[in-house]
Amino acid sequence: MANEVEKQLYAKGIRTYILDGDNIRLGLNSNLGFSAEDRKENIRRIGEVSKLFVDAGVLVLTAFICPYEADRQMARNLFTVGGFIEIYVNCSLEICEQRDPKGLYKKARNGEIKEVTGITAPYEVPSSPELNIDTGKYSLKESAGRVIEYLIQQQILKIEQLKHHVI
Ligand SMILES: Nc1ncnc2c1ncn2[C@@H]1O[C@H](COP(=O)(O)OS(=O)(=O)O)[C@@H](OP(=O)(O)O)[C@H]1O
Ligand SMILES: Nc1ncnc2c1ncn2[C@@H]1O[C@H](COP(=O)(O)OP(=O)(O)O)[C@@H](O)[C@H]1O
Repeated sequence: MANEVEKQLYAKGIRTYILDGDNIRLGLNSNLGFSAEDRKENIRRIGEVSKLFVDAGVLVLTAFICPYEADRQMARNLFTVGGFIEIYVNCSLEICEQRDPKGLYKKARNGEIKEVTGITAPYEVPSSPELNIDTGKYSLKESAGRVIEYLIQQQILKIEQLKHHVI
């Protein structure tokens, strides 16, 4: 979904950078696992790195599970009001298990891996996210479109920025 949002923003001439497991957990956070303590440190470092990107004027898309409310709050506190947008990428466990793009749920059910979010590790539902997108209901394009709409509505994407592009 972050990739789709990036694609739609790129088409509008907006520069973004995605932080996700591929570039963070394989590099900067390669020493961290999935205990509550390690997930907290994962999010703390991601928040600090995001802040550096934001200082440089880049819109950052962070695609992490971030299952604990306290960790989301910690990240939020690093930014100005309105500078942090929490998007609850909502989906039933049933649909997540049907998708299972990496076979993670299957492995969790077989007991091959431990501490898997939704199965053997908790997921605290966001209490007041800026956006709650039910991906079981909307297509990928529609879900990403809702993020773009929110950015326009909040004037984070300004009309002047978009005047040469189709909204
Ligand atoms: N035990 C366990 N629990 C949850 N996730 C696991 C686990 N082991 C590996 N993975 C893969 O790691 C990615 C999630 O990492 P995150 O950094 O987003 O997690 S967290 O925010 O620290 O909770 C996520 O990868 P992406 O799908 O690329 O995001 C998972 O597939
Ligand atoms: N509205 C939607 N938003 C996001 N993913 C969706 C949506 N509808 C279907 N999917 C599918 O769900 C899967 C999610 O996989 P992926 O993005 O790799 O998961 P993760 O969020 O764990 O990184 C993909 O196969 C994607 O095409």
